Amino acid sequence: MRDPDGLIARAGVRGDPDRDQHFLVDDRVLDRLPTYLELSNRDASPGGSEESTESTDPIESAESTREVTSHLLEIGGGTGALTDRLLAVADEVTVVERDRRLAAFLEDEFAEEVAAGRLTVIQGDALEVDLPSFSASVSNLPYGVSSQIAFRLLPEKRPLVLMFQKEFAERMVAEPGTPEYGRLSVSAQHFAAVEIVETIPKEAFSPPPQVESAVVRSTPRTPDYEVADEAFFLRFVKAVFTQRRKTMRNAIRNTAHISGLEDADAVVEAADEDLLGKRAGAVTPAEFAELATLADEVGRSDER
Ligand SMILES: C[S@@+](CC[C@H](N)C(=O)[O-])C[C@H]1O[C@@H](n2cnc3c(N)ncnc32)[C@H](O)[C@@H]1O
Repeated sequence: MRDPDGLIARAGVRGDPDRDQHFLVDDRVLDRLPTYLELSNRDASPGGSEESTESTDPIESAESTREVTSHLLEIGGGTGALTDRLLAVADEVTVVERDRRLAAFLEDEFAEEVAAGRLTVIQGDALEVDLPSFSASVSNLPYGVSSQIAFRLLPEKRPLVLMFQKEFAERMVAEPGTPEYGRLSVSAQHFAAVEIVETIPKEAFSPPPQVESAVVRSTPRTPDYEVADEAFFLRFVKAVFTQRRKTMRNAIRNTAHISGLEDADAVVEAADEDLLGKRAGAVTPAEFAELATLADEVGRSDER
């Protein structure tokens, strides 16, 4: 594997924190990141136990691992230390890098893989470029836009191994009733089972970021509840969490302009009293779904 410090030296760059450039320089961390994909090809649906869906047949399980690594997407390639590790396990890799100089360096450094059609370098903003269809993503994300990128990737329903700021990762995986639980937890967990698999000290990066980082493994799943209109469900959750200190009764009424509810009072009249007395931080994703479905039925007009 290429030496991360050697790559930085060859690229002739210094990571610029103002451009979210913190390059991973710890070989052990770099080597571990792709391995977190191995278990993420299980069906994480809450209905099916892991034992019943995980293949015990070594051939079948090798097949599914191969499927997961058939086309890996990396957002923010930097100087290519992670790209190199991904190329070692994948048939094909696409890397998106906004910095022109770094994108040109990647093309040059991995010229052989590019020529063989195993690596595609897309120079551009990961929030704007067309993404290819990919089997999974392993990325050390640019932290300034990590939330927007995560919510671009999560609806694709592919296994993801993503590096975030630790505090952000903790909010993503938080359970109801904890201080970290919020809009981010409900929205992320709507698309996937998410878990922190490793926390990473600042020294693993050059230059070191201000805060610790954490790796989140995200395994796509179908939630154990149904929502009629996913966009409305996500908007409703976003709306009520802007008033997390209020009871749901008041939060629903006060945030109708954000959620897009026309008749918030009708929702409050029809909803379960106990649920309306709770604060958003104590409401489970399934309860949010119940409320959003009710709100969809009684609080929104048919002319939408
Ligand atoms: C945290 S660094 C990770 C670099 C490399 N993958 C590594 O682990 O060493 C994030 C990278 O994303 C790039 N970047 C920043 N904003 C971006 C954006 N909006 N779209 C694509 N790449 C971006 C930066 O130039 C930087 O190379």
